[in-house]
Amino acid sequence: MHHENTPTHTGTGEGADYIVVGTGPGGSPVIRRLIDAGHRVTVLEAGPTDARPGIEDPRAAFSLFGTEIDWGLLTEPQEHLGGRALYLPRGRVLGGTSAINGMAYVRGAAADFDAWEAAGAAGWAWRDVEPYFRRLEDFGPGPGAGRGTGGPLPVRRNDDPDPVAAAFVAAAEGAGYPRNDDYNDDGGPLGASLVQATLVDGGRVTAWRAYVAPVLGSPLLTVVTEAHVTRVLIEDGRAVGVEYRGPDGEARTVRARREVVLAAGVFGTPQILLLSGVGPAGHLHEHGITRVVDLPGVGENLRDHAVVPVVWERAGAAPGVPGMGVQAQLVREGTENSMIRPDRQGIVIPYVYSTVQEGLPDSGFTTVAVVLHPYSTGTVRLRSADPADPPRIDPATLSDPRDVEALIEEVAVLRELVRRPELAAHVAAEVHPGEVDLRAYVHAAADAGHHQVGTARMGTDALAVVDPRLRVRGVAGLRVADASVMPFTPAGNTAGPTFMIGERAADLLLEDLAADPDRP
Ligand SMILES: Cc1cc2nc3c(=O)[nH]c(=O)nc-3n(C[C@H](O)[C@H](O)[C@H](O)COP(=O)(O)OP(=O)(O)OC[C@H]3O[C@@H](n4cnc5c(N)ncnc54)[C@H](O)[C@@H]3O)c2cc1C
Repeated sequence: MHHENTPTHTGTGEGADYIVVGTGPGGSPVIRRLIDAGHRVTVLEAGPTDARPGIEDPRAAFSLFGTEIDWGLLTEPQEHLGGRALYLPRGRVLGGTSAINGMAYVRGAAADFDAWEAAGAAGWAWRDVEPYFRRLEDFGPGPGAGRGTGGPLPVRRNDDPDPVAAAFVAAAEGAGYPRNDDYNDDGGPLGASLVQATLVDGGRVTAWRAYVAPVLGSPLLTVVTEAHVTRVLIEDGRAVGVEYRGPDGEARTVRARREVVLAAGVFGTPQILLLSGVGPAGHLHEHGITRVVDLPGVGENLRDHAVVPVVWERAGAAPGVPGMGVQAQLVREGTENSMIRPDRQGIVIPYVYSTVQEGLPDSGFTTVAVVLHPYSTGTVRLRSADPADPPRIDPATLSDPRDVEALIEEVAVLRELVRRPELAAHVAAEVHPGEVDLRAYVHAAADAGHHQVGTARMGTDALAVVDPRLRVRGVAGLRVADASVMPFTPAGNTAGPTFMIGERAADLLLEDLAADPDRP
């Protein structure tokens, strides 16, 4: 695929109809659909352009962690993880976290979105969101049962899986789980599958490249990179623009005639809202920020998948450099204790990924136990009123004991599968947890699931931050379109549902404009 490099500043920025902050899976669809509908859009992205080769090469993804295109966030020390602080990579570049993530494409389960609706997100049930998944996809193998083709986002099967991934699917089948050839189709995700990805010809396709790169030459589009948004400008209860700092540290402002859309992600969006005086009154007061709206839910409800790696030494060398990180999955129902079902996922990574660093083999693979709907919820708060200070992130991982029990159970399921005959030829030894106490291991080895959501949750109750049309409650002309609006984690990786949110956000903006075209 050919990509133009994006200059730091394109377009004039004059007379924007809309401002979009952030260019990940949430922001990029909004930008594209607004441009296609003929509106002037100014895009502000804190990171630089995406003109760097490592982004396209899926094997280079880990080498991008800790570079200038990674926010490199850390959690607060976690009480239930022996005081460990978890590393939170996040893309800080055109494309957002889709430029550094695992590229797995997963829609989630119908039950997830029905649960969102039941929690107050009217209009977000499966029947409502399914057309948006079809609209955003370009599924390589063709239409299939309910799959989309011709959409902006290429989704491909993995035609060259690591032998361990293929053997894992066979082992799951051998153990009596259904083989699921397309976990994204009408049949839902249950069963064992090879994972689909947003890759074309072995190259990563980010949200930006899928959606915005094709319209970069549009006179309607202004893109400002290295623009760290510090607050939303709110006048008489209406968002009229944003303030940002460029690379020189100077504060600048840009205004929009119609709306400001925050798509700065699950940590950036609540931070910007709080810095703008939109959040819990007490917390704003604590940091000397003038309150605009007392919105107690901002930064609450931080949710993530709970994960624990189970590490194996390979028999024989790994077959070359692995391409995709996540290659196979087994999705299971869970128990009566599960908040939403399906609730369990085992994933296969064809190399060693381990939080416990002792005794790691040269050649190995990892099965990761995932609880898809953990009960533990945390918070994102300001560390200080300085926008350059990273937020204080406390996921409260494993603070609910039900999550610990679920992980123990899922680790046991994975151990049994990997010990089956279908995988025997690939396994030399179990490295972690090995002989240690499983409960202690879960606390020692649990990591961030990297699927954080929920810090600007949609709904209608007192703690909802946006209404079901994604409008920030109490501020006109301000919406959120990213993973922060999800009430719960979905039953799968979060980029897919975030693309869906971006697509739907664009429709909501355009519908509301059509209903009120003369608004100044
Ligand atoms: C290591 C890792 C692996 C992952 N693997 C997968 C996977 O395989 N499949 C999957 O589906 N999901 C995966 N995810 C999750 C997925 O990438 C995210 O859920 C998704 O990117 C969220 O999209 P978003 O638009 O909400 O936020 P982001 O993609 O994070 O985008 C937010 C954007 O806003 C910008 N921004 C933030 N603050 C500001 C500010 N103040 N001013 C201006 N700009 C700002 C950021 O720089 C960024 O460009 C992974 C995540 C990580 C961290």
